[in-house]
Amino acid sequence: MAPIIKVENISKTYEGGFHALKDVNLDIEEGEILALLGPNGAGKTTLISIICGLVNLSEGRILVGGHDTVSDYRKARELIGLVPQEIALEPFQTVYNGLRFTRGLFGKRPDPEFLENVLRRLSLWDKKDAMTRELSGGMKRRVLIAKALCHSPKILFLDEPTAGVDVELRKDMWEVVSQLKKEGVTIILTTHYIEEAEAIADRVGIINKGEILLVEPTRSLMRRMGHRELRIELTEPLAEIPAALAGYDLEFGADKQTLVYAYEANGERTGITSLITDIKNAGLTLRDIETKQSSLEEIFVGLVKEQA
Ligand SMILES: Nc1ncnc2c1ncn2[C@@H]1O[C@H](COP(=O)(O)OP(=O)(O)OP(=O)(O)O)[C@@H](O)[C@H]1O
Repeated sequence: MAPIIKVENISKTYEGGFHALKDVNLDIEEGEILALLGPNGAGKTTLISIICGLVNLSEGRILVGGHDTVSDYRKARELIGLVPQEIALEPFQTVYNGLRFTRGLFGKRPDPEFLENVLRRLSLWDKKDAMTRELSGGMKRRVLIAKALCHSPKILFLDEPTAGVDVELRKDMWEVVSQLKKEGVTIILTTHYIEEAEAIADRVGIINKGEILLVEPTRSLMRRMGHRELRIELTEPLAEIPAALAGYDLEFGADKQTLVYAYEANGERTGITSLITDIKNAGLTLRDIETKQSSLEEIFVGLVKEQA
């Protein structure tokens, strides 16, 4: 199946000569959740804004649902809902009217039942007559999502949807996102919260200094680049690591009773079996064993450092 979004050789130079994006290529499949990760200033918002037609591209071409975002702007834009990073709402407009108005702007027929549905799923129904200026920051974010959904887009962009929101709202947002995915909506989100990408994204794209470093299924990225640690707790503390175990590069954990062994999860031989045998042969007794997988955060920091 053709990707729902095709980004081909996009470059962006802002006035003043800053190269915010450099030859970016990206295919986004229909129905997936793609998380774009990158440090501040990496170019995530620029990329999203170009796909949504809010910022002009300098070079390249983007197709959304087969429509060129420049020559066929309207058709491309119709398919997209955007939740911007900055809260931009009419302060004296009621929540409900804001949605109605936005839906109208997209040339959609009024549909009170549909709007009620959107408001209910974001727990905003009881706030429908409130003016947006009366709402808390978290509520305003919910309104932004509702507005982005009110013309039934097939693609939803969320630019840092959970920046600065509390844990409960973040969970609610994840819930809404996974529900939308079930309905077949393609979701692209940018985030600084790596655990967010790890928890909900099918694929992760890492972007740094205007370049896409990689785009990979979240799971395989974790598997391919993840390091693991084996933490071995002994029954007695040691004075030092026994010479017989010198070949394993062991380190002490929080105390001298815990040995930490780092290994590559995808390596052919992890060395765990022989380590355990050698520990036993050294006369030591195990109390407990625990493994720890490195997080996407550690992978990300490693990659970005490599590029620096
Ligand atoms: N209108 C503009 N004119 C000039 N430079 C700009 C403009 N907009 C963004 N930039 C620069 O382009 C770079 C990429 O910005 P962008 O907002 O796309 O990054 P980002 O990855 O979304 O960052 P953040 O995580 O901080 O939101 C930054 O260095 C920024 O200063």
